Amino acid sequence: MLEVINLTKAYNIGAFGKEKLYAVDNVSFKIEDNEIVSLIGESGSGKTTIGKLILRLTKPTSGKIIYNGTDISTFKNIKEYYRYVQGIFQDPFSSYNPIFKIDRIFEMVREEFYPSENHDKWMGKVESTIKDIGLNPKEIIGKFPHQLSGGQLQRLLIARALLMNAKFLVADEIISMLDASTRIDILNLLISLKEKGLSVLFITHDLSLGYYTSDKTIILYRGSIMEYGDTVKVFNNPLHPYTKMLLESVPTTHKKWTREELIAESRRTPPGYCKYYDRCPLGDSNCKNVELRQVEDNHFVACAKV
Ligand SMILES: Nc1ncnc2c1ncn2[C@@H]1O[C@H](COP(=O)(O)OP(=O)(O)OP(=O)(O)O)[C@@H](O)[C@H]1O
Repeated sequence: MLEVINLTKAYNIGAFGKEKLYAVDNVSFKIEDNEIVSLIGESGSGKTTIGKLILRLTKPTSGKIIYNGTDISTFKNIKEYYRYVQGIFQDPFSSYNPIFKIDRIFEMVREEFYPSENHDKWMGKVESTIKDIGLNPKEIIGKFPHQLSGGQLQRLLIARALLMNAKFLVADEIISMLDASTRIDILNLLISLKEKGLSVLFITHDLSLGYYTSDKTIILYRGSIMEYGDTVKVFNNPLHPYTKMLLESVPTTHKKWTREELIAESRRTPPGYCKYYDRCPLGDSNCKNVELRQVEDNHFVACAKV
C-alpha cells in the first residue's frame, strides 16, 4: 500500500523567488494493493508533481509518502525502492537510447537487479514477459526503438517494470501520444496486470480514460483534492461544483460542444478559501477552511455546500 500524507510541494517563484507557488497543497490519499487510482485534473493542477514526489524525483516541502510501512525518504539505497515503484511517462521514445537495441533495457535490469542470473535463463524470462504484455518476442528482440511503434515501446516499458518485479506504477499520461485502438490495448493491459497484483497511479486529464481504468478517482484542482472516492461514485454522483463542471465539459457525439461553465462574478480567492472559489457559482463566505470530508462510504468531498 502507498499512502500520501499531508503532502505539500511549494516552488519559489517571482522576482528573487519571494513568492510561493503551491503545486501540491496538503494532499492525502491511499492506494491499496491491486488498485488503480486515477489522478485527474486540468493542466497545471499538480498531477505530475505528485507523480514525481512518489518517484522521489523531487523532494516534498512537507508531508510524507509511506510505501508498505516505510517512509520513502528513509530509503538509503534508492534501488531498493525503485525495484518496487516505477514510473512510465507520456513519451515512450524519450525513455530509450536510440543507438541501442531494445534488448539493452532488459539487460540493464539484469545487471542492476539480478547480476547472478545466467544470460540464457534471463532471456527466457524476458521472452515470457514480452508475451505476457501481448507482444511477440520474435518481432521485438534485436530491434531498435525507431523500428517499433509508440504502443509497442510503451508496453515494453511496462514489461521492464514487471521484470524488476515492480508492484506499483506511476503512469503519467502514458497513452496520450497513442492512437485510439492502441490506447485501449494499454488500458486493458494495466487492468489485467492489476488483477495479477500491480497497483497503479494513473495520471490523466481525460475523464473517460480515468472512468474506464480506475477503481478510485482523485479530482485535483490547483494542487488540492476537491473530490476523491470510488470511481463510480465520483462519476455518477459528483458532488463538488468543480467535478460537476468537468463532467459537464466532456464532449459527446452528435451534440455541439459548448462549455457552460458558470463563472461567478469576477472575484479573487482569498487565502484559506476553497481553491475553486473564484470560479464557483456557489462560492460564499462559508467556503473558508474547507476540509475533505466523508459523505458516504468511499466518497470524500471538500466543499462547504455539500
Ligand atoms: N520546477 C518548477 N518550478 C516552478 N514551478 C513549477 C515547477 N514544476 C512545476 N511547477 C508548477 O507547478 C504547477 C503544477 O505543475 P504540474 O506539472 O504538476 O501540473 P500537471 O497537472 O501535471 O500539468 P499538465 O497536465 O499540464 O502536465 C504548475 O503551475 C507548474 O507551472
